[in-house]
Parts: sequence; structure tokens; C-alpha cells
Amino acid sequence: MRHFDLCVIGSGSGNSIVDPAMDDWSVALVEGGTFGGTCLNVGCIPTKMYVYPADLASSPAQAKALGVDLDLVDVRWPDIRDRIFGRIDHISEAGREWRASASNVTLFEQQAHFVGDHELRLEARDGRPAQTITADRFVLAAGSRPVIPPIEGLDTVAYETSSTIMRIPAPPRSLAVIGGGYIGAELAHVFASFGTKVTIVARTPTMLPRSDRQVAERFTELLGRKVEILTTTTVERVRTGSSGSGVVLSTRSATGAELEIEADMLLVATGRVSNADTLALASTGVEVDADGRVVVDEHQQAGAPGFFALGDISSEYQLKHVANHEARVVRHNLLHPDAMVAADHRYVPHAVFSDPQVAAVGLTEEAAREQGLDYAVGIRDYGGTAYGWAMGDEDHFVKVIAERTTGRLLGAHLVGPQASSLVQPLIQAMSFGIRAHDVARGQYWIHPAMSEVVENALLALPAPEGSLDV
Ligand SMILES: Cc1cc2nc3c(=O)[nH]c(=O)nc-3n(C[C@H](O)[C@H](O)[C@H](O)COP(=O)(O)OP(=O)(O)OC[C@H]3O[C@@H](n4cnc5c(N)ncnc54)[C@H](O)[C@@H]3O)c2cc1C
Ligand SMILES: NC(=O)c1ccc[n+]([C@@H]2O[C@H](COP(=O)([O-])OP(=O)(O)OC[C@H]3O[C@@H](n4cnc5c(N)ncnc54)[C@H](O)[C@@H]3O)[C@@H](O)[C@H]2O)c1
Repeated sequence: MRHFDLCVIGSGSGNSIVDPAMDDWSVALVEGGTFGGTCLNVGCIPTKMYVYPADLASSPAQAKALGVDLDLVDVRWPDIRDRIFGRIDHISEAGREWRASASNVTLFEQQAHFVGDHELRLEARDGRPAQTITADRFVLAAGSRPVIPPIEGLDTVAYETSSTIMRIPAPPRSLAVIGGGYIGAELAHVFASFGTKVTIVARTPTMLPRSDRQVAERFTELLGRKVEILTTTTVERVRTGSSGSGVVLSTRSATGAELEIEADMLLVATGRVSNADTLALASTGVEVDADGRVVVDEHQQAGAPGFFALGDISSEYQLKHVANHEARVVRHNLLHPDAMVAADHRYVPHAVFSDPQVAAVGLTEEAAREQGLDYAVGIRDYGGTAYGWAMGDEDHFVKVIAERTTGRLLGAHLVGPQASSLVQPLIQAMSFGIRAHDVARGQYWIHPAMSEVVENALLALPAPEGSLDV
């Protein structure tokens, strides 16, 4: 049985654990799927590479209002798809070859599960024999997978998930989406912009239900201009269309109204679940919580000696920047067991790359209220700034929430163009403890840049007593 100093399971964020400082360690890297994991192959990167052309394809409607008449002549899906995967597949393969060529790293391209305390069984695959390896330390970085909800008939129809839909041969004429979360929001924008008739069925009163309510409501209204969105509606049954292809969704709204939705294609986007269950962790002493996630402490240690976990397998956030941060923490703690550092999950931001974009960090107004905080809100429209006038913007806003007495920023919520970038100074301010008034007044804001909407939202908060308006 081969023994290693370190075994990393999962080549997504787990791949970055392997460090030149470990050159004298023997390392096993185990990957049961495509090298590089979710973000690279089926997640953040290909979705955003679709979103950018989708933004371009949507631009004629915006341009028209400004006096510029553009025609969308064609969307060449095969060219878009092949540009994306021509790049990504090459990066995945090059990364795989580079990692496999390291003299101290053995890459096992096999599915794995534990059969003992520090014993990992690698399943036979494509001529690779089954074998068992042991290691002193394990990093569990096996990520998550799409949840397939127990909807009647779903197992009898053809459906796509985010793992498959980006490689289809051609966009469908119509697409039904179950789920009003991040994936539903982003891929609905992509397909609708490319000419597909999209219908989203969301069981919640708005899309993006974990967002600040004002943002979620505005987002639902705006995306609803190009996509049909059925909110507070559940899918009760699914069946194949009468012609033998496509799907029919039987839905019921909160008021009891029943509606059948027919579409050429179905996308299931109802969340992702940790892959911890695939690792049979019972024999290791690693604990798994009620949601199926590996339980970790502040050092990303997973309970049993020598075990660490990072990313979607253990994180409630399921975001790549969180997985990357945790990977850096785990790498440090493996190398410095006597001087471990804690992961910082205080101000985890997120962005949704849809139409419009949404970005946020910190508390929603609802959470601030529930926590009984004495807070103030500053909201400003993009349309109230010079750049907003240039864009003719009437729809989007920035909302900041601060503790009334101290000016400490509690949260920021943006819905509109470039929200994913505009939010960054607010993340920075919260992370470094800079008060709202100081962020606004303590630096120049370029005029007349779009970022002035952030400055204006901060200035809409009450100024702390004694502060100078300069
Ligand atoms: C469509 C989509 C879009 C997204 N967009 C964004 C975004 O814009 N921004 C953002 O921050 N996040 C985004 N995410 C989330 C982000 O992709 C994940 O949070 C991140 O990739 C998780 O990284 P990870 O290293 O934890 O897991 P992964 O990258 O999933 O790596 C886990 C690896 O482990 C392997 N594995 C699993 N089980 C086993 C086993 N038993 N044996 C061997 N190998 C195994 C898997 O094959 C996989 O390669 C998106 C996700 C999706 C699905
Ligand atoms: N831009 C980004 O950062 C980005 C983009 C895509 C995905 N992601 C990550 O991937 C994760 C998964 O994305 P997602 O959109 O699948 O999940 P999600 O959790 O964002 O949304 C899932 C939605 O499906 C709904 N749902 C759950 N079960 C349902 C059922 N049985 N019937 C109808 N609706 C149901 C939920 O109410 C929720 O609104 C996200 O949570 C996020 O962490 C991030």
C-alpha cells in the first residue's frame, strides 16, 4: 500500500494546496472528474464567458433608447461555445499535465472514498486499477454537485444542469428553468439574450431570495422584462412533451392557480450539495452536519487529526473566492502546524452576473432589523449621477447600511451595471473597518465615473456628529 505525506482530494481549489515549500513531501492528488474542478470547467469561468457575449447581444435595446439603432444579426452559438471551451479545456489539460509532471506529486484520476481512518480507496477507472493508499494528512476539497429535487416525473424526462447545458449543440427555442437562484439568474440572461424564450419557476416570492429584499424585488422586476418569471410557484410534476420531445411542467402558484409550461429544454438549478457523502467519511472521525457539509473549525481542520477541508465540501458560501481563501489558509496551516491562522469569513461578498448584475457584502436590511441594530440606510440611483445620465439609467441603485451612531458599515447591496466591480471599495471599507463617512470623504472619487453612485449612497447616510463636510 503506497503511503504519502499529504493527500488532496479534489483538483479544483485543492490543486493550489500543492506548494513549492512541499517539494520534499510526497503528495497524492486525487481527482475523480475533470481536472481543475467546477469553477474552471462548469462554473464561474464558462458562465461568465457566456454572460459577456450575452451582455453584447442585449445591447441593441439599451442603445436604441440613446439614439443608436443596432441590429442583432446573429448569435453564433457554436462559435461562442467553442471559443469558451477551446480555452478552458486547454487550461484544464495543461494544468493536469503540469501537475502530473511534478516529481513529488502522484495524480490519481479516480473516484475515491475512505475505507479506514487514514485509508483511501481509489476506484478502478479506464484501465486504472483499484488500489488503496494511506497518508499522514488529508485535504478534503471534493466540492459539490447539483441537487436534483424529488419532483414527480423528473427522472423520466431529459433535463440539463449547469454541468451540461453550456456544451449543448444549439440553444433551444424555449427553456424552462426550475430555481430562482444564482444559476437560474445567470443562465436565463444568457439564453434569453441569445433569443431563447425562457420561463423561470421560482418557489420564492422573488428571485435571489437571500438578497436584500429591495434588491431582490428590483432584480426580479428587471429580469422579468426579458424572461417570464413565475414566483411563489412550485413545480408539481414533469413529463415529456406530447410530440415525444421537450418537457411539460405542471405548476401551482401560492394562490392555487395551476399552469402548464411547455419548453424544448429544461434546466434544473435548485442548488448544490456537498460531495462529502461520496467520501464515506464515517471511518475517519470527520463530522458531517445536517446539510451534508464537512464540519471545520476556524483553521479549516476537519475534526480528525491530520484532516482539513475547504471550499464547497464544507462551506455554506459555495463561492470560488471563499474556496481560494480557505485553500491559502489550509496550505499555511499544513506548513505551519504550530502557528496556524484562522479563515476570515467576516465579510464574504458575492455577485450575480445577470441582467442586471447584483452584488452584495454584509448584512441585508432585514438581517440588520432582525438583529435589533440601530442602523441607517443610504440609497442612491445610478440615474442620479452624471454617468447614469450618460447611460440613460432609470432602473438601478446602490444601497448602503451603516450603524447610525458609529458610521460602521454593516452591508452594501447593488443592483445595476458593473455592480460586481463597484462593490469592491465597500468590501474594502468593511474589511479594514473604515467608517462610511471616511470612505466617502477620505478619498477622491473620479468624476464623472460610475463609482460616484457609491460615493453618493455613502453620503446619503447621516454624517457622524462633529464630522466635517469636506
Ligand atoms: C454554474 C456555476 C457558476 C458559478 N459561478 C461562480 C462565480 O461567478 N463566482 C464564484 O465565486 N463562484 C461561482 N460558482 C461556485 C464555484 O464554482 C465553487 O464555489 C467552487 O468551484 C468550489 O471549488 P471547490 O474547490 O470547493 O470544488 P470543485 O472545484 O468542485 O473541486 C472538487 C473536485 O473534486 C472532485 N471530486 C468530488 N468527489 C470526489 C471523489 N469522491 N473522489 C475524487 N474526486 C472527487 C470533483 O470531480 C471536482 O473536480 C459557480 C458554480 C457554478 C456551478
Ligand atoms: N455568480 C456566482 O457567484 C455564482 C453563480 C452561479 C452559482 N454559484 C454558486 O452555486 C450555487 C448553486 O447555484 P443555484 O442557483 O443552483 O443555487 P441557489 O441556492 O442560488 O438557488 C437555488 C434556488 O432553487 C430553489 N429551489 C430549491 N429547491 C427547489 C425545488 N424543489 N423546486 C423549486 N425551486 C427550488 C431555491 O429556493 C433557490 O432559490 C450557488 O448557491 C452559488 O453559491 C455562484
